[in-house]
Amino acid sequence: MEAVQTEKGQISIHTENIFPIIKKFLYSDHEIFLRELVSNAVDATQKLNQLASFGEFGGELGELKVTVSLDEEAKTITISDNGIGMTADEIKKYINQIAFSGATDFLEKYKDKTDDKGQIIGHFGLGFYSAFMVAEKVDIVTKSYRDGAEAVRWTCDGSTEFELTPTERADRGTDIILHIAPDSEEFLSKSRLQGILDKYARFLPVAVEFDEKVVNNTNPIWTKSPADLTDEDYKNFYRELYPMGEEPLFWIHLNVDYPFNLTGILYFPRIKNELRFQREKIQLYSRQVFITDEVKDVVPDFLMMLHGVIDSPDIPLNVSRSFLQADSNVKKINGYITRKVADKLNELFNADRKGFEEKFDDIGLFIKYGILSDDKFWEKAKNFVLLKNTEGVFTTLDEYREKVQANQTDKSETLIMLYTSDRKQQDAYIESARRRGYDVLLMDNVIDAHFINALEQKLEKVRFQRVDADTLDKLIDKGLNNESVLSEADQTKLKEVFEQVLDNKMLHVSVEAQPTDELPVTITMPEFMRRMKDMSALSGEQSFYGNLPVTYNVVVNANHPLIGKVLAESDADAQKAVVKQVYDLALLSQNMLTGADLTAFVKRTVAGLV
Ligand SMILES: Nc1ncnc2c1ncn2[C@@H]1O[C@H](COP(=O)(O)OP(=O)(O)OP(=O)(O)O)[C@@H](O)[C@H]1O
Repeated sequence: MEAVQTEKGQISIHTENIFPIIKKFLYSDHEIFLRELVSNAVDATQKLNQLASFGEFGGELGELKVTVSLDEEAKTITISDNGIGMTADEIKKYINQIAFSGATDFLEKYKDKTDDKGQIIGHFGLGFYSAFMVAEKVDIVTKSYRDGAEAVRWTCDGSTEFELTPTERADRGTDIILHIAPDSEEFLSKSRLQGILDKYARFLPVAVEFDEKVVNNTNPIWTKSPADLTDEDYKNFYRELYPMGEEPLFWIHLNVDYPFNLTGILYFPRIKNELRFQREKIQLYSRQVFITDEVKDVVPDFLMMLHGVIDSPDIPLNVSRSFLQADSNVKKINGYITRKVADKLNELFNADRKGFEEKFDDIGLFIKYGILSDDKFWEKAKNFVLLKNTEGVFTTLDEYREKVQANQTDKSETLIMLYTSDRKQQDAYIESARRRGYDVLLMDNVIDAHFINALEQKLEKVRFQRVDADTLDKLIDKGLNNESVLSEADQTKLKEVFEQVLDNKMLHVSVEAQPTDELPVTITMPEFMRRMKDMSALSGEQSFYGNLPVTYNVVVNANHPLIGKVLAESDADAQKAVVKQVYDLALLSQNMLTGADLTAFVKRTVAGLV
């Protein structure tokens, strides 16, 4: 092998001052220099391992590892490995030419896209030259694994000139010595470096030592075969990922190698009803190197609430987000994850229905969100998504149809599914529905308003009605009219009396013949109008429906004995008092009687009893 001659040279690039630009560009994310250099060191040791397994390296492998060391006085950070090392020629090729062209490519591509900055950073493996984000000078001291190789030192001060000289190094491997620039001295801190390593190096496949401790778990369970793992292993790993997290409900081990490579574990956390701020996020790795926990485009939106890790070398990390969305691998990964999650849920449902029901309060939110956002997911989920009624009984969509079909089909052959969004407030209505043998579904999750809309579109001849949207005869209109004990004229008179006493334009009074066990007066808000108002409240935007005044229907039960009394009462004051009382009772039964009206009602009632 030729002896190394001291050599000075010019790094061939077109941009004169590449480093100030790199610095400016990556300002917010300087810390990734360590990820890049440690990854390179890991690669170098793994390459040696591979050569040994091919029989191309006959020497002693020893304990392969990467060491990060800090010298606060000398103001250096050194990343050392005992991997393949480089010869002088390799340095010229890989560092002077290839690595540099990577850096220039980066600049060429992103020079003018300052607005996209935050998204490029962290997705772009800047490689070796990211060292110059924090260093004013970088030395490489390296010795190739090849027999008789000579050690070389490469030095570059951040200009486009480098120096290559022969040097001494006892064993094969590489030291990257960073002479930290004055504006980057924050990195000359043990805790800072520890923090960066904890974030990026946590699961690197080769031991990384810092401060005399190994910082990583080189064999995270996602790289193992599910057959070799117990439930306890999965739970332990969850705790390792999220030390503060509650125990997960269950998990999915992802493992695919065609048409793309992906491994990982997704955990279903307990979330109940609240869409609470999620501190724990899915982490994205590429060959065990942490990349980001902003997985927005890689994981389907509705699964963002899951926890865990995804590792794929096939996710392009060196492009901006808009490109990521269009990437066909990313799309396939999205589809794959959705399918796996649906299959897993289906499997759980079939294997242990009871267990599935017990978990449904937690996982229902994912499932419903998935149904709303992904038709392919719906195709599978329609078999296992559950409806829960006010008695706590769970049924699938098909089971429910079967169950209520006979009693809750209206005259237009539409199946009416009754529901409550607040079982306490709507208790009187729920009770009425039950008395007629109707079933009432509990739809009290934040997502249910949207879920109901989606089901109405997906299921044929099904409509949802909230129990307080109308009187039961109208909610499920079977075309059977109750006989009214009152004549037309009496009904008109009654309507006038109520309108006069209530004296409120926002109330629409009507008189209907209902069974005598219904309340004398019922207050309802039409389903359509309420939904529109709810939706516009949820979206927080001004809208036509949101701005409409609230109007209610006041339905007077013509057949109720008390109403007969109202009609027969000849004393105007006494009549007014009863009207007021039955109306307040209706308000009361719906939690709508509050404040001064409630106080007056209580006073009046007490006075009437003494
Ligand atoms: N510690 C090291 N030991 C041996 N070779 C190294 C080491 N660090 C870098 N190299 C060589 O230098 C080359 C360029 O490194 P650089 O990090 O710039 O790019 P890369 O690793 O190929 O790609 P990436 O942009 O993903 O990091 C590497 O491919 C490798 O051949």
